[in-house]
Amino acid sequence: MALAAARRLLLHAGSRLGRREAVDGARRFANKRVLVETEGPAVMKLRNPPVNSLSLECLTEFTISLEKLENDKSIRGVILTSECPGIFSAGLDLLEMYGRNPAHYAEYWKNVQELWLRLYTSNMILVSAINGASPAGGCLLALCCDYRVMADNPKYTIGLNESLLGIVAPFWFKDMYVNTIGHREAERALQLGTLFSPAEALKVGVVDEVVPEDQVHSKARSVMTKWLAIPDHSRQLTKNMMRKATADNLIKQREADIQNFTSFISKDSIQKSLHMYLEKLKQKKG
Ligand SMILES: CC/C=C\CC/C=C/CC(=O)SCCNC(=O)CCNC(=O)[C@H](O)C(C)(C)COP(=O)(O)OP(=O)(O)OC[C@H]1O[C@@H](n2cnc3c(N)ncnc32)[C@H](O)[C@@H]1OP(=O)(O)O
Repeated sequence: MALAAARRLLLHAGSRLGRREAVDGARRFANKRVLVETEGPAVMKLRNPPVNSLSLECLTEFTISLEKLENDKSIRGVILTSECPGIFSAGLDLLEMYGRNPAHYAEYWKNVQELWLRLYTSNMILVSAINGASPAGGCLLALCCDYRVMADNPKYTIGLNESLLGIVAPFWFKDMYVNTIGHREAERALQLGTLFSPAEALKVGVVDEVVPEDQVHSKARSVMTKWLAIPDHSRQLTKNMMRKATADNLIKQREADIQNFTSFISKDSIQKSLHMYLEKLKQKKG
């Protein structure tokens, strides 16, 4: 209840802020964790340092920004990227899934579903400019896009690595992976929790293009120009034809999926795995 109220407040604050910046002449709007520029091709930048983890607040602001762009009929495409150096997104926020209560897990998961459904079924052209590490939920964001451009830096990896954390990618993450890289590659990568280097990601088809780091944004813009040349109605109907069954698969069982997540993540053994993973992240810093 309190979270729903917070979302309403954010939505209100977001639209006020959006109006004010537009009046200033800058074609951009922002909330704390997402910046959107609408000059030229729209660009949505995640800015939730240090690692753009998708906290509940970040998910909410992301969803609201997307909603605003969808409602603006002059916006036909959006480039999704990050403002955090070296990180596209570290994925779902582990602290939203660790040491909380079942009601929190349920609320969090509902918002994860919401963002995914909006992104995956967006009528807009979505191009990701992957300018950093992109594990798990970070990879999920990129997979929702129509085209993925990744920076050629071997330090950056991408993939659904959930099994390394002792958790399981839900069926709709899996469905999207299979749609993108095929059943066999997805089966192997999901079990191993593979994090692909840019070159490997290109080979398997997780990304569509790998370019020198300083060209990621210009390449994403030129890809966008090409896609914008296609009539919206035919592209949108085609996208819908390709993606509807996958989205419907979640829509028809959203509540059951929330229940499943909540009971899975609440298990002592899963909480223990997450604890160990968080400790490992801390120790890495040494
Ligand atoms: C039935 C279904 C059940 C379950 C499905 C649940 C699905 C989950 C999908 C997910 O997305 S789970 C999240 C998976 N994410 C990861 O495994 C990424 C973990 N992070 C990293 O590998 C690294 O942090 C990085 C490569 C992204 C960046 O490395 P680096 O630049 O060296 O930063 P640090 O590792 O030092 O991290 C800085 C800081 O941030 C914290 N952090 C990192 N990732 C997350 C995260 N996903 N959520 C929350 N916090 C995160 C890290 O612990 C550090 O915190 P300090 O307090 O120590 O500064």
